[in-house]
Amino acid sequence: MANPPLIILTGAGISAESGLATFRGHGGLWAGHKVEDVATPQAFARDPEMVHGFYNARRAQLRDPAVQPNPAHHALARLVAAWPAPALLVTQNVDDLHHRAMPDQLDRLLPMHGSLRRIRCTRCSQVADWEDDLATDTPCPGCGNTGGLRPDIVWFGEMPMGMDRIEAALEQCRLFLSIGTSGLVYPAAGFVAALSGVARTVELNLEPSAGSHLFDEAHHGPATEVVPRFVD
Ligand SMILES: CC(C)NC(=O)[C@H](Cc1c[nH]c2ccccc12)NC(=O)[C@H](CCCC/N=C(/NCCC(=O)O)S[C@H]1O[C@H](COP(=O)(O)OP(=O)(O)OC[C@H]2O[C@@H](n3cnc4c(N)ncnc43)[C@H](O)[C@@H]2O)[C@@H](O)[C@H]1O)NC(=O)OCc1ccccc1
Repeated sequence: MANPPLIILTGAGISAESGLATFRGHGGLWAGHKVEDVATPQAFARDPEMVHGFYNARRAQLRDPAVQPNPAHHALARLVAAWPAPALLVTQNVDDLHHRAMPDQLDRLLPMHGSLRRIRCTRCSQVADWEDDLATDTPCPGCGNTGGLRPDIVWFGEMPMGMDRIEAALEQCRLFLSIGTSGLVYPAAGFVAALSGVARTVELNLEPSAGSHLFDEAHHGPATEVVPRFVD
């Protein structure tokens, strides 16, 4: 089958060369924080200002003109745009670099862990685009209440977004590319095992990931080199 149904999974590694820290690498996001201290509903209940601080800092990075989609993001945008069969780019990243690289293909992009540029009100469930810092006294643009706004991001212990669509795509997937992810966080880390023997599975990563042995093929190196080389 020339162009089989395609799923691309990306992680923090694809945005590393755009200047955004990964989670586990040297100086990674978790370096300064214990994950359960910042990316869990319990942490938010315990110390919302600390959690807002963590996400405000990352949201501010996206406003830095130096932070732009890189050749790996653009190569995937070309691939998805030209793919004649079903194609879905599932990203674990909450940055908006894929969005910026493929503004005309957003129907083929699924940010399964949410977005830094969206907020959600836990009082009225309104979801809104958001650029600036967030604080506990920020009123909800919908219901006006304060103290209820949180980043529209999936924290540990919470159900990822779009799982129905992802499971449907996994059913028919015959080519799976995994890019810039350590393969340590589930359910994303379980996709390759679910496709083993059904789809051709390819890892493009700086180094072997935790699930590297499960892939049919692997090309290791910086995403801005290995992704365009694989795509073009
Ligand atoms: C730590 C782990 C063991 N824990 C989990 O997986 C948990 C619990 C769990 C569930 N199932 C399990 C099964 C077994 C064990 C545990 C679990 N999972 C959950 O809680 C999930 C929710 C998890 C989501 C949490 N939120 C994130 N992000 C948003 C927040 C935020 O961003 O602050 S996760 C966050 O961490 C993960 C980080 O991983 P990576 O992106 O891969 O980044 P990392 O730094 O680790 O690695 C970077 C890689 O890039 C490479 N690299 C670096 N530079 C480059 C470069 N230049 N070029 C190429 N590659 C490069 C490096 O070599 C490296 O390999 C990403 O997913 C990221 O989104 N929810 C859930 O399970 O709900 C119920 C459910 C039930 C049924 C069906 C569905 C759900």
